Amino acid sequence: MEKMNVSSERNITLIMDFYELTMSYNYFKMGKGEQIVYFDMFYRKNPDNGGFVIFAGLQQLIEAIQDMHFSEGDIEYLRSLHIFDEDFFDYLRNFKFTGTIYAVKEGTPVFPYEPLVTVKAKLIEAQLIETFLLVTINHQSLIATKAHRVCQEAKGRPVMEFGARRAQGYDGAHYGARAAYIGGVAGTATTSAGVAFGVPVLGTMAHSFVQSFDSEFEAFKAYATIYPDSCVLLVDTYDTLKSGVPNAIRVAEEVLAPMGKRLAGIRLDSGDIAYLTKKARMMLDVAGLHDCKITVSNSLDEYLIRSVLEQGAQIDSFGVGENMIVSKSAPVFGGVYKLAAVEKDGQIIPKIKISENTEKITNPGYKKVYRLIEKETNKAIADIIAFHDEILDEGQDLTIYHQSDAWKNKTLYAGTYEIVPLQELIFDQGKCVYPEYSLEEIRAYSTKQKALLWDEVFRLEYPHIYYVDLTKKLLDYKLKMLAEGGKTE
Ligand SMILES: Nc1ncnc2c1ncn2[C@@H]1O[C@H](COP(=O)(O)OP(=O)(O)OP(=O)(O)O)[C@@H](O)[C@H]1O
Ligand SMILES: O=P(O)(O)OC[C@H]1O[C@H](OP(=O)(O)OP(=O)(O)O)[C@H](O)[C@@H]1O
Ligand SMILES: O=C(O)c1cccnc1
Repeated sequence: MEKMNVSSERNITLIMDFYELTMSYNYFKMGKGEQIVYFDMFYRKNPDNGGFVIFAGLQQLIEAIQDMHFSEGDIEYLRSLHIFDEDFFDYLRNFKFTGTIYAVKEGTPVFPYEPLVTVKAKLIEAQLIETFLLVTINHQSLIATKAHRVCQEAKGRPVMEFGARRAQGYDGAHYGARAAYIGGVAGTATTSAGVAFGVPVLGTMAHSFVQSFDSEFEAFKAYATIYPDSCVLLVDTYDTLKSGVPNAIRVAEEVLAPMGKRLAGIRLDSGDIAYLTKKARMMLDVAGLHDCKITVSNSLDEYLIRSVLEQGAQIDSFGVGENMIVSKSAPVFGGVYKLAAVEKDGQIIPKIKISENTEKITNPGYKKVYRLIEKETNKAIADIIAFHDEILDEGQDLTIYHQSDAWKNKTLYAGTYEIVPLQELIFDQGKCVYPEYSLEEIRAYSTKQKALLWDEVFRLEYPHIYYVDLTKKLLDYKLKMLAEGGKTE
């Protein structure tokens, strides 16, 4: 792999579990590499026991696939391992992804077990994209989901993403900021995300700024002089109520007012947020600074935000760093990539993964997933997974089935529901046919899609379990395969 340099383009092709290469070499030698196969990327459990996940990371996945190549340096390294041959290196040297990919649009709320990305490709190609497909989607979907939860509890108040310093590495910070914006934050302190993705960059000041001056007042004055239109002062360096807030008010009166400017805000970063913000609000109001906003930060997450607001804290916006950028309370998003079918003699043969652990049993076959919208309420009733060639007709009654129990089913009556395909065509035989959406478009789409869900799905604790069901044909096929121990011929 080329040496990683965060300030230049890099080749991430070998962000790849080594077994992808050893398996691929085997396919290559056995003449199986060209066989067409179908893989699904899906996940099993919502982080934080939440109601859904916000799908994110597709744009970076597209770019990684388009850029996928093995450099001479990569090949030299692989040669040094003495387990592959020159024919394989020739293959890798000329490697280009030629498969077809369907995926859910970024910003879509998604649910366990539904195929989010479906790959139809030659076996080696499908295998070699596994790791970076998963790391990209797993990371950004996790952070977008966390950000959604944090913003949901902020109840319309802007949330600033402050996490770079405690992110898990540079990419964690950079792409985490992108994902957090998809999830709903107002902006980020991570400047690179402004450059790369157009995420609004925001920020206040650090304690070091205040400490670097002879006095807190001097520091505030200096800041207000340079930024009279957007002056947010950090008031907790010495004593929030005795020094910070009074000095902020003094700057508003003595520095900003003569310039015809107003103090934009103060930030509190320690102590009892409920108590201090109530007191600070009173002090600001008494000084006539009703329009001065109060921002708080300090290891916040969705639960703390909910708590301080329930306590009547007087807060206009939040800064959230460490708990969001690493999704601290649920740091692993377990998206998986499973073989669902292979082609043989022009036939698609479904494959299943059987497990003692019923949660790990896969849905076989080349599939499509649809969202079913109730016309009367314009709310999503359930998602349904079908074989790719099954025709679902809104003009007919449709019975949807639990993923393993046929007796758990529900019938939707003709004309009462709409069927919306969830996945879009992204790559068509190696060619990207999907437009690049701006983050603003993705956020707007996400907001619209979230509005289709019932309020109960949004609860932080014990959310309503949204149904992801199967068609009768798919369930019957799956049960038959299970009864036969997974064999298909
Ligand atoms: N009213 C409150 N209810 C619930 N949690 C709160 C409240 N006020 C603050 N917290 C949270 O309590 C945690 C600890 O804050 P605390 O003020 O005790 O320490 P600190 O501010 O980190 O101390 P330091 O002065 O060293 O920064 C933080 O996560 C903070 O957001
Ligand atoms: O708490 P977070 O949600 O991660 O928000 C970001 C934190 O980063 C800064 O702290 P800093 O690095 O100066 O350290 P400290 O405030 O914890 O001392 C800022 O003052 C916030 O406290
Ligand atoms: O701009 C800020 O206030 C900020 C940025 C990063 C971390 N903490 C605070």
